[in-house]
Amino acid sequence: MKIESFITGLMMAADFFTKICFLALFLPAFSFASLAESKLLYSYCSNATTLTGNGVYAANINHLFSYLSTNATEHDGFFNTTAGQEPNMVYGLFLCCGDVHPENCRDCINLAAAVAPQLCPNRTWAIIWYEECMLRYSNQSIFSSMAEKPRVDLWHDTNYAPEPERFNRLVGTVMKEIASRASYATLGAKKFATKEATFTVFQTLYSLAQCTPDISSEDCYRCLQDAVRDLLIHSNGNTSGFGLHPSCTVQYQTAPFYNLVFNKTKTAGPPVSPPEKSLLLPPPAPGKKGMSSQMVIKIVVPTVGFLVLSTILCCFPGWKASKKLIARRNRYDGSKIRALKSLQFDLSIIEAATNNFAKVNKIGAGGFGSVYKGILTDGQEIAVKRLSTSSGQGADEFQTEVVLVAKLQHRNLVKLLGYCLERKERILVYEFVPNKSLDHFIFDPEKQRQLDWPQRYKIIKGIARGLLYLHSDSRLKIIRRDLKASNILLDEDIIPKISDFGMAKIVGENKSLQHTKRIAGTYGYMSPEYAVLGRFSEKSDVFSFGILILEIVCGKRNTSFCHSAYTDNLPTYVWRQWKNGKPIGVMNSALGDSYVSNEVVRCIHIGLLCVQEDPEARPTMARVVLMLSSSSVTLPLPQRTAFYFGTITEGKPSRTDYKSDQSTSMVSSSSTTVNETSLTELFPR
Ligand SMILES: Nc1ncnc2c1ncn2[C@@H]1O[C@H](COP(=O)(O)OP(=O)(O)OP(=O)(O)O)[C@@H](O)[C@H]1O
Repeated sequence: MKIESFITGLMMAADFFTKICFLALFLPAFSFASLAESKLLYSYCSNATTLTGNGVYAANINHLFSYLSTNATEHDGFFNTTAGQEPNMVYGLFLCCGDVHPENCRDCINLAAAVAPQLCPNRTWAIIWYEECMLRYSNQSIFSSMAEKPRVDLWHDTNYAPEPERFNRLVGTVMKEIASRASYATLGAKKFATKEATFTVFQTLYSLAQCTPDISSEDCYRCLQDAVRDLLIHSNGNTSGFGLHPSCTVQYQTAPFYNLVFNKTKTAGPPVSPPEKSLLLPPPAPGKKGMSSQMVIKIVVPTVGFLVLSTILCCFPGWKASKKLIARRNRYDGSKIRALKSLQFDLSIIEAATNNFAKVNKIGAGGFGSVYKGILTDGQEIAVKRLSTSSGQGADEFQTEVVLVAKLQHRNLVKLLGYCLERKERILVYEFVPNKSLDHFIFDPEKQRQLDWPQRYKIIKGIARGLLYLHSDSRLKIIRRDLKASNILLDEDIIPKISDFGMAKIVGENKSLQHTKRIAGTYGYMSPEYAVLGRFSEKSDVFSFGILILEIVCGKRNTSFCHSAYTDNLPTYVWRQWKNGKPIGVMNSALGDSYVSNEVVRCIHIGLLCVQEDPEARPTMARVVLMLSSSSVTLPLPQRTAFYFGTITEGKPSRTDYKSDQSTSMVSSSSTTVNETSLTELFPR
């Protein structure tokens, strides 16, 4: 019996991997992102690339993204529009999941728009599916008609229901019902429906169906039915699946994943198909007669289970409500316990990996403790951060945050692999990044030469994307607060990885604020409103990012300006050169001839926009990523930079000295000289 189930397990696993291999081999334009960890589900791009070569179509895609983003909080989660003129017109739309809050909808669209050029560079059409939204564009009209292709079926993990056939029948029955409810929703309402159904006393099925509202009810129903059929044909009773079509999506899981309460509160408007819970058990498989032992189990187990459950519900009337509340707060709570286990490292394993925290293994020390290099028994290299013991945070809170931070996965973030909470130890385990931190290179007169302009430009773009991801991931919106060159690690391909994100959260916010060494060490990157008033926001990170860009371009530390013969700080110095029409003059001479002047000037321009004194005037990271990825995006003029150093450093110029620096001249980012040409701001801010 055991061998039988082992073989069945193996077959299921083999089948799962066969599916993945099939997708990878036969659908070349697919790119796959880890479902369990990332919000990005799938991107599907055309094989055809943009033909014109004059950049008009690509620029129109950028315009389209901007229009979609601007409209993301309105229109009830769906909007379509065009950008540009034929033959370069781009048609585009977004659909947010029916339970997603408008602001999360906007974040999701911004994220999809920011990653689309990377996932589908220069493609004529693309669809990006995130868990919370779908973004689609094409060179042909895609409005008000059901698209049958491309279709993507995904399974969340390798968990299978104990009775796969009965489970699939339940999914089919529930899906049929919600397909009908979503399709025939009242005119003007979202084509969206959810339903909960009991599979066993321990397992509930949560299902969701949604169509773009611009297609007819009949087409919506057909789309959803096709999606469910495709999904179930290959699912083998997998307990979670996504059917992604351009005009509709279906999804089911045995853990809550949609926002239960949000729907209920919205029922005052047009019907949004509030979720229903039913004790829906599909009929037994035909062809068997008599009371088999399986039959007895089927009747006795649910009955006993039902009685136990009823007792629990009677004794704890608030239980069900609180369960729903948890689901509302965190769509991802269902897998938390599993995640905790998989992230836990035994202290003995860490001790073995680091040779008992041997001195020779120590690779650095920061504000929160020492960092050691370690090697696990399977050869994997890790960086072990041993936090100082007085972190002031409870174990539960610490673990919860580790789970959330570990879920963040992006090529420009150092991956948090796990944690250890044993005895008095509080340890974080990261992937090991071999090439040290950015400051080792850009501020060292010798090593500066090792990073030429193309590499530095790539680093700037990578950091921007990593920061955008941190700001935009609605699971755990992270304000980095301590972005600086020493926190950017470089991997073997010189890809930048932001380290330590979420550290301030994990260790407890108060500590990060009270730690004097920490604040002193990072003054050069702190926005004036944070340094002076203690106010932080995404825009304080944007400020730090601006300083970082200027440091990378100039090869000079901002802080070095305060302790040397320089009379300015770095932004002031760059600003002066900019105003004098010599932006290239600030560039690090170690770059030699490797630089592309347009790119350098554009980076300086973006850097100056990020360090503007008024946080409102600084661009968001979504916008910065757009500005960096497309030279056709016109940049606004930078306003006055923040000169707070002048106000707090004795003998240095005060802020008022620079009032005359509020420029009214126009600067073209695409030229290397300052000119008086007026530029149009194409993108709404
Ligand atoms: N994942 C990693 N892989 C390789 N080296 C790392 C890793 N994390 C940290 N380090 C090394 O350890 C050093 C100390 O890192 P840590 O993040 O603790 O301090 P910091 O960034 O210098 O200061 P702070 O804690 O104030 O941010 C880094 O400079 C880096 O060289």
